[in-house]
Parts: sequence; structure tokens; C-alpha cells
Amino acid sequence: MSGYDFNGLTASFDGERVIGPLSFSVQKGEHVGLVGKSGAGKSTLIRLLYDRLDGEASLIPQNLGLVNALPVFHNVFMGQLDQHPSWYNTVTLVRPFRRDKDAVRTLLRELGIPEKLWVPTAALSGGQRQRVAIARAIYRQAPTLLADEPISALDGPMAWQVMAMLTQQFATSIVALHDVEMALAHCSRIIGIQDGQIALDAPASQLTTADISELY
Ligand SMILES: Nc1ncnc2c1ncn2[C@@H]1O[C@H](COP(=O)(O)OP(=O)(O)OP(=O)(O)O)[C@@H](O)[C@H]1O
Repeated sequence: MSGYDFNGLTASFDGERVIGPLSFSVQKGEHVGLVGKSGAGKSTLIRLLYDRLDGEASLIPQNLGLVNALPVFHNVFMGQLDQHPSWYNTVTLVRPFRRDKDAVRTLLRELGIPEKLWVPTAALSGGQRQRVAIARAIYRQAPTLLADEPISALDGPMAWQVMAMLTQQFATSIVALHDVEMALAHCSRIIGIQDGQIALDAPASQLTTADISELY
């Protein structure tokens, strides 16, 4: 894979255009930070990109998409559901295999919540739930990450650690971020969205927070 060409992206709600038409390319190895004010269209764009990548990407949606009644282990394992035969997934629901338990426990340890392995996600805090969705995305082992505000519920040091982990684990990423400084520190390229259009597209190394603040 050398990268992705996204052409003619559009989205409308109730007949009103909220994205595009816009086009851009992402090279393998790029870590793109999507920034822009609330309502600019970042979440809608992430969903469009996810549809275009058709299963090739790991997704961390803003609403997390966890199954509250199931333990953390099973929520993380879901990242690989489509990579196993159905008998394997059925057995895992009742009696998970040791190698999967070990792999998920290791991930949770890196994310600071190893003791939550068998806790239903309904019983977790917002930041802990967010880390379960992050673990599920990493567990999928896709080459590319699409994430919508993946660190919004994490405190400073954990948010920093998770962003470093995500850019290390995924060869390529496109991540919507409210935190402009975090985007500048962890992303190689910044795309600014304004009213559903690309208003800024530049290497992070050439931008300051003041450049980006013009979008808000
Ligand atoms: N399901 C929906 N039905 C109708 N309008 C929607 C829907 N989802 C999003 N919109 C509209 O589309 C526009 C873009 O929304 P979107 O959630 O993509 O913005 P965003 O940049 O991700 O905002 P935030 O930073 O607050 O998450 C907004 O005007 C919003 O009101």
C-alpha cells in the first residue's frame, strides 16, 4: 500500500451539504491530525473515510461503540472478530483462549487498566471506556487508524502516552483532535476543516498553534 486517494467526498443531512465535495491523498506513513471547530465536519469526514477504506482501517468512533454488558476482554477481542472463524468466536465468548487473554491483558497493562480485564464496560469511567476502544482498535492490527477524538476523556500524561502509542502502532493514521497542541506534537500533517471544506493542509512542522487558531 502506497497510500490512499480520497476523491469526491461529500455528505449531506436533510438536504444540507456538510462535507465537500473535497478530495485529498494520504501517503503511507503519514499521521494526519484533523482539526477545526465544533460542527466543522470532522466526525462526518472520519465516517466517510471509514466507509471508503472498507474494513482496512481500525476505527475509534467518538461514541466508542462498546457493548456495555460484556467484559473489557470481549470488547477488545471484537477488534479481531472478522479475522476468526465463527466457531472460534463462539468458544471465546464462553471460554477465551489463553493466547488471546494474554494479548489483551498486555495491551490493557500498557493502557494502565490491566485489572479491568473481566469488568463489564458499563462499570468503567469515561476515560477507562475510551481506553477499551483504543485497545480494541490496536488489537485489530490494521495498518491504518481512523479516530475521532480518541483522547478527549484522558488526563494529560495518559493522553500524551496514548497518542504516542497510536502513532507507533499504526503505520498511517487520521485522527480528529480538539487539542491543537497534541495534534502538532504527534501528527506529521495537519488538515484543518472549516464548513466541510479543507481550509488548511500543511506539515505539522511548519505550523504553530496561532496558524491553526484561525480556523476557530
Ligand atoms: N446525524 C446528523 N443529522 C443531522 N445533522 C448532522 C448529523 N450529524 C452531523 N450533523 C451536522 O453535520 C455538521 C458536521 O458535524 P460533525 O459531527 O461532523 O462535526 P465535528 O467537526 O465532528 O464536530 P465536533 O468537534 O463537535 O465533534 C454539523 O453541522 C452537524 O450539525
